[in-house]
Amino acid sequence: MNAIQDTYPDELSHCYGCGRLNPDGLQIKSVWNGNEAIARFTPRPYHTAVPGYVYGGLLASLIDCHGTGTAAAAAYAAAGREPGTAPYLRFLTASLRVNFLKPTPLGPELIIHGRVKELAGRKVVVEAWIEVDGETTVQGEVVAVQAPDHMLANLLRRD
Ligand SMILES: CCCCCCCCCCCCCC(=O)SCCNC(=O)CCNC(=O)[C@H](O)C(C)(C)COP(=O)(O)OP(=O)(O)OC[C@H]1O[C@@H](n2cnc3c(N)ncnc32)[C@H](O)[C@@H]1OP(=O)(O)O
Repeated sequence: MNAIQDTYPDELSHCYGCGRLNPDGLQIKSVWNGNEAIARFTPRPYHTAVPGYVYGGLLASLIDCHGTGTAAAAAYAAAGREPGTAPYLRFLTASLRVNFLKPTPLGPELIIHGRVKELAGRKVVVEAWIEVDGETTVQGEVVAVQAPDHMLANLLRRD
């Protein structure tokens, strides 16, 4: 199954967290299964907080971008539309809350989950959590708001 980020137009694919065209970014891939979106990410050794544990800012970034990706996938599904079709449903983070429940070990693959709590109008509230070795170490919530038309029009303008 395609990741939602692989369906974004090139102009909207430079995000540090999820842009497939950002070679220095995290390039996360969120795959929607009809119920939730899942992303997998293995932190690199330089994503260290203290030796052996993952830096919290990275974990927040994973929740952030997986949250907006989940929102986009869910919005296309709710509209009965094919992901990536125009007019584009792209979401910005309006609010990000992250709770670090326990230290996240550096080494194993992280599984990032995203589920829709609320979807109404231009706003999607996504609950997201990070699982490692079967344990949830981080839990968060993203309020994602659909990018306003004027913002998208500017970004998609080709001279
Ligand atoms: C940086 C530009 C990129 C753009 C391209 C997109 C590609 C994405 C790239 C990947 C990105 C990856 C991730 C990144 O890094 S995204 C980068 C970080 N985020 C930003 O820079 C966003 C900056 N903020 C804004 O542009 C505006 O405030 C937005 C667009 C978010 C809303 O302003 P707008 O004027 O459009 O909104 P509205 O007033 O009509 O409200 C609409 C609804 O939203 C609700 N609401 C609003 N704010 C909040 C809040 N803080 N908490 C809770 N709820 C909030 C509001 O109550 C209402 O709900 P309801 O009353 O209907 O229920």
